[in-house]
Amino acid sequence: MAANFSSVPILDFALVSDPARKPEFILQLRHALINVGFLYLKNPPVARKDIDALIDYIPRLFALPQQAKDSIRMANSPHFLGYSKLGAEFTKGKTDYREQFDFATPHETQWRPGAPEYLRLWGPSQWPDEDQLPGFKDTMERYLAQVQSLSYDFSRLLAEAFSLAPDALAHFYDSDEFMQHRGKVVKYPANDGSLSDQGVGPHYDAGFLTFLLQASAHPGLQVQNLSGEWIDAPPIPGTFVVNIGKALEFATQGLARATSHRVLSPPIGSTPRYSVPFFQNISLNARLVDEVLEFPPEVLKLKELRGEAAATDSVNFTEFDREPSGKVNLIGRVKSHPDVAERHYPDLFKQIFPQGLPAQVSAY
Ligand SMILES: O=C(O)CCC(=O)C(=O)O
Ligand SMILES: [Fe+2]
Repeated sequence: MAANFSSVPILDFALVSDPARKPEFILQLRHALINVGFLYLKNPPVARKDIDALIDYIPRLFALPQQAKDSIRMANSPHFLGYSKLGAEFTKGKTDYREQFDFATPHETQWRPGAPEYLRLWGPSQWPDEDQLPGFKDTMERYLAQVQSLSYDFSRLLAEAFSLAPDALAHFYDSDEFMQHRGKVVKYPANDGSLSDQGVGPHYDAGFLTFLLQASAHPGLQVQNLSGEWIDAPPIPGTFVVNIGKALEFATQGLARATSHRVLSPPIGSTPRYSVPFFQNISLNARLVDEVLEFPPEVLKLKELRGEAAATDSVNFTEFDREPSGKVNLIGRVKSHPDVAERHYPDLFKQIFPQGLPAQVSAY
């Protein structure tokens, strides 16, 4: 039986707190993790009023004067946190047509001279001036804290879905003060006809789990199924889209699928599409080859039944078979944001881009 998919399943988080129905949720989760790699999560435990407040801030965030946005540009930050103007980012060697702010949960950099360079990947966010957008930082931090907590709950459910002990994945995370998770606020302007329709090109996410808030009513997100077809994942009000990153795929020996996805720009004449992805990280020092999980044979069998993906357009984050998670992430960030890397990681930049700063990169 080839387990292909033609739509993304919808799971209801309310089942988790109902002992009679939780097993149903766990079975649906098992199917979604192994066969799809994407799911919608209904009734997520994040306060509706915080989600609504965040959605309300987004157009105002992007409407800040260009100078205010540039003053917190990502190039200021060795942590790749801050503002990226339209066209500053690349996926699969092509320019992504999106504008974004990378923020993250609070973190003090752990890097000290002599320690691995990838520890510099995490550190404080750059926030817009409180006077210019009162209350935004507070709202975003409250939002991030709740999604962070959901991400830990979810990784326990995920362990159960694979018939492991609920805390089987706990050792991939450090204690809160040593962890950092990233949340971006993204704007995809309408395609004006002169540009490609690549909002973001085909890619895998890097970490364990991604929780995506589609913050406007636009379609555009697409997910690649096992035979390589692109399946629409349009916004469903009141849900998050949850998907699996390359680190979790690697850590579960491919049981949980990291699924290739992309975003098409809104069509000419449309309004901008907005989204807020939250990327759950694992410890920067975790080397996945050293952390082999043991799965029951009946669970491994489900991977066999699924079969392999025949085709995918994504190629990033292949280094988990040898490098610590931090190094894999750093390589990904250098490829996506070469201008930031040239400034803060000159040696690694030169290794990856021996010809210098690319007009159009072709690193993937
Ligand atoms: O904006 C979206 O809907 C998805 C964005 C995404 O896949 C990413 O930034 O990794
Ligand atoms: Fe993504």
